[in-house]
Amino acid sequence: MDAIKIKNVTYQYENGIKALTDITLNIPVGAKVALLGPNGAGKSTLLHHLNGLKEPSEGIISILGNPITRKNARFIRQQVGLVFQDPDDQVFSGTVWDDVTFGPRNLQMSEEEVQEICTAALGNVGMLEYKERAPYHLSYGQKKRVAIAGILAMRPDIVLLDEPMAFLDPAGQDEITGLLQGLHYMGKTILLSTHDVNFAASWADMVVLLKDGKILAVGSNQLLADEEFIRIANLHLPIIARTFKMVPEFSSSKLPINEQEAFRLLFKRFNENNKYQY
Ligand SMILES: Nc1ncnc2c1ncn2[C@@H]1O[C@H](COP(=O)(O)OP(=O)(O)OP(=O)(O)O)[C@@H](O)[C@H]1O
Repeated sequence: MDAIKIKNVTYQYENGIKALTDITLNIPVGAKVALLGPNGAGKSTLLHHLNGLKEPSEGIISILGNPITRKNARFIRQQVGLVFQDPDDQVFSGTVWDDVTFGPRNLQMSEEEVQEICTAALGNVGMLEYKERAPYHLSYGQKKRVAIAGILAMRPDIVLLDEPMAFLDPAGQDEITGLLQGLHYMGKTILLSTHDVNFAASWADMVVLLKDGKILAVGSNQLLADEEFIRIANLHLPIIARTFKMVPEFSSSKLPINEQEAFRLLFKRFNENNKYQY
């Protein structure tokens, strides 16, 4: 079954800017999807549609088989958690604990459930020991983790993240990568926007390229080695692809896009070169 089904979606802002044009896209349950494209491509606008925050001007979006309507907004927000690009747009309560418990309390969960779910959510992002802290006393990366915990506490099946790596230091980015892997093992469908091709190439199993509000291409992460698409989408090749491209022996073959692919290619070449030695 598809977690998300987007059919012929178009969206125009009140000032007349058409941010999305005829988007059709299906995302299977459990997929790890990276949405890439230049500034202004429509990535955030599209993410905001997927939990009902924005309503398409035209077209239909279904979540786990349920078309999003005004009537089921509450159900959809529970199924689809959206982590905003800027945690200050999301984390606003007096303490971390109040912030993370806000959603579950709103859903009228019992106090016992709230305790259990929110303790687990803060534990998952490594922020349990900060639960009595005021969010404005946290670093940007810590606030980002609290924002993710607030979403996890709603127990969504689908998690959307708008540029989760933006403004994080390398260690913070590694933590988020680990967290995303954990969410994947929990069976969540994950869709995130990013400008980081190296991260997308190593993490995603599905890549969506967006430009000027339209879908340019959809495919596996190998799409990030396609120089034509990369150029049109204002991206650059992942560093491993660029490195292999410089080696004449590899430059004409399918370029690897992450470490795993690179090792596979090297071992294949190594075995070919040594096959008569045994
Ligand atoms: N509130 C708004 N009102 C009017 N136009 C908007 C609004 N927000 C975004 N836009 C326009 O819609 C288009 C898509 O913007 P969006 O923020 O979705 O792009 P993006 O791909 O997320 O960009 P970035 O990589 O810079 O975050 C752009 O042309 C932008 O100027």
